[in-house]
Amino acid sequence: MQSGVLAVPEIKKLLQEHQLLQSLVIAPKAEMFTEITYDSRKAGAQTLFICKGNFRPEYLASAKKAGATGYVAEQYYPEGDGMTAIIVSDVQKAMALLGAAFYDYPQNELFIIAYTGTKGKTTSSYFARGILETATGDRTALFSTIDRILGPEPDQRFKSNLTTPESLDLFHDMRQAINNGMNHLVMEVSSQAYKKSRVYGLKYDIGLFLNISPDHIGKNEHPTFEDYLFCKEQLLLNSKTCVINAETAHLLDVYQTAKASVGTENIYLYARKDAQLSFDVPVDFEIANDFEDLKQSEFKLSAKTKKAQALAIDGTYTIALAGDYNEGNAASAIIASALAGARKAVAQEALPLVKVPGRMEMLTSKEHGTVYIDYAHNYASLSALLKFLRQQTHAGKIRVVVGSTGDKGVSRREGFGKALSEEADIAYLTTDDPGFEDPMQIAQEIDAHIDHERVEVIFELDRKKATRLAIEASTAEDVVVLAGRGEDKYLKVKGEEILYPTDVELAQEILEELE
Ligand SMILES: CC(=O)N[C@H]1[C@@H](OP(=O)(O)OP(=O)(O)OC[C@H]2O[C@@H](n3ccc(=O)[nH]c3=O)[C@H](O)[C@@H]2O)O[C@H](CO)[C@@H](O)[C@@H]1O[C@H](C)C(=O)N[C@@H](C)C(=O)N[C@H](CCC(=O)O)C(=O)O
Ligand SMILES: Nc1ncnc2c1ncn2[C@@H]1O[C@H](COP(=O)(O)OP(=O)(O)OP(=O)(O)O)[C@@H](O)[C@H]1O
Repeated sequence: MQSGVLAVPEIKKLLQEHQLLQSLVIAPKAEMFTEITYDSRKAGAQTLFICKGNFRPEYLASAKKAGATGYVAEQYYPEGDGMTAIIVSDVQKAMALLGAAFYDYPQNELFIIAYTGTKGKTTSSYFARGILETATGDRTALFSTIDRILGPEPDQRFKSNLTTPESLDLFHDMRQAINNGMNHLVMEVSSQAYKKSRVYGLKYDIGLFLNISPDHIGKNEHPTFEDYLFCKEQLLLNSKTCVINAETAHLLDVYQTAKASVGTENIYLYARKDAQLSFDVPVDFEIANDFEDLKQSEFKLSAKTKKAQALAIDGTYTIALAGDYNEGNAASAIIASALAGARKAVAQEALPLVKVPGRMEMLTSKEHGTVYIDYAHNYASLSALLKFLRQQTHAGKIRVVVGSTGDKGVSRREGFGKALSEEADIAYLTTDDPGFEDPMQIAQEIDAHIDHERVEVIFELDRKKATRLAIEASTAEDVVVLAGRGEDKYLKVKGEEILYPTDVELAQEILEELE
């Protein structure tokens, strides 16, 4: 099948093979499609239109008016009369299969490294791409929460709307990346990607499982933690080689899932030296910290098994990103890149140059301490970040500016309260993407979980003012953390995205005024 063409007999065969086809009505002169889309606004002549999600029948009518000649849906629609009607039992799965076919199976022309985990996907993906960029001579694409990099030119880089794109966009972008000369891809796979079958049928050369902790549970996401874990584990079932952080919660479950997919010779486990694992299993790589400060860290990676030794990546590595958990993120990237053929010296040279927008970005000042801008936006990440800073900050206070998003991730409010109670000295509760909720109500919900004996709480819903209060009050020994937004440029309020200075811009502006 050619890229950019889909014919009804091939569609029929593909959907039947996956037992998805329920009925097929072929309209005259509508047997061949040269476009495929799920958005009526993009439909044109000979388009196959996919009716999915919060679809409305009038979208099908407009697609038909624009020239679409076929549709795929879970039910028949009179608005599509005169079009070829492909009725399936699961439109998301059908869309993934048809997308892969339409773009002529681009996954077969890429070496794919896929990351899942509650925390660290973006950072680790940046590390892996950083190494592979050097190893492959700029021929590594990246699909991350921050951006989609489809080639080496600036106009081949786009801001992401989702961590893992909708399947049609995913296969489209893979094909585009190949057309731009890419032969490797590092991608993040969210649990939602499995829940919504965005990656249905996709196999990865290497699948990495970083960690799991309760998150993304609630309306529009996962009904339970078990469902969240189940979705994340699907990545291992679809990987030829599995790399697992042995310090993850639910290690036994995760490891058994990997074993159901590949032999143990294709499973690599890594952990920090002396880590207490929840299940007794030999670790392939150990990570030992050599040195760390608030700017960078140096660590040793040691192979503990024969198959690990064969990768020849024992050695010392430096990263310019503080946070002990980032050593684990970097180790995962070194192992994955080695499995993709990158040599140790390349990893050692490339890693110190990797920066991740909005993750552990640091601004220093003479009189107002150090300001960290970090995307930490749930208990696991804020707690890991504050614990690390507490170890490093001996004399000073830890001031945290934080809000929690509205309309989703409600459990994060309790998590923030808990993490602040454990390590913060002063919390500035403020606004972060309130959506349709009242930001004061959200702040009060965080406050309800704060231990007031240990933490002073200041309510300031204007994020700029809250940041200013924290930085102004900070002394040279203090640390200010602007948490949760990283380099996000928009504030989501009542269904609108309002352009708003990033936390980095806010901090820079305030520090310039103060110094
Ligand atoms: C619940 C969910 O998965 N929703 C996703 C889904 O929405 P949807 O299918 O209902 O699409 P919709 O945008 O509501 O519109 C319905 C359909 O009508 C079409 N339409 C609409 C208007 C029109 O004029 N004509 C037309 O044809 C749209 O193109 C669409 O196909 O498909 C859309 C793209 O096709 C996504 O943007 C949207 O993600 C929502 C916004 C989202 O933010 N999801 C989050 C929960 C998510 O997936 N997050 C994960 C990270 C979290 C994690 O780590 O688990 C991620 O991967 O990003
Ligand atoms: N391995 C880790 N363990 C715990 N916390 C981490 C880890 N790696 C990063 N973090 C924290 O989580 C934040 C988000 O990191 P990152 O963007 O790499 O994760 P992610 O999995 O892509 O997150 P999300 O799914 O929320 O986009 C970081 O800013 C840092 O505070």
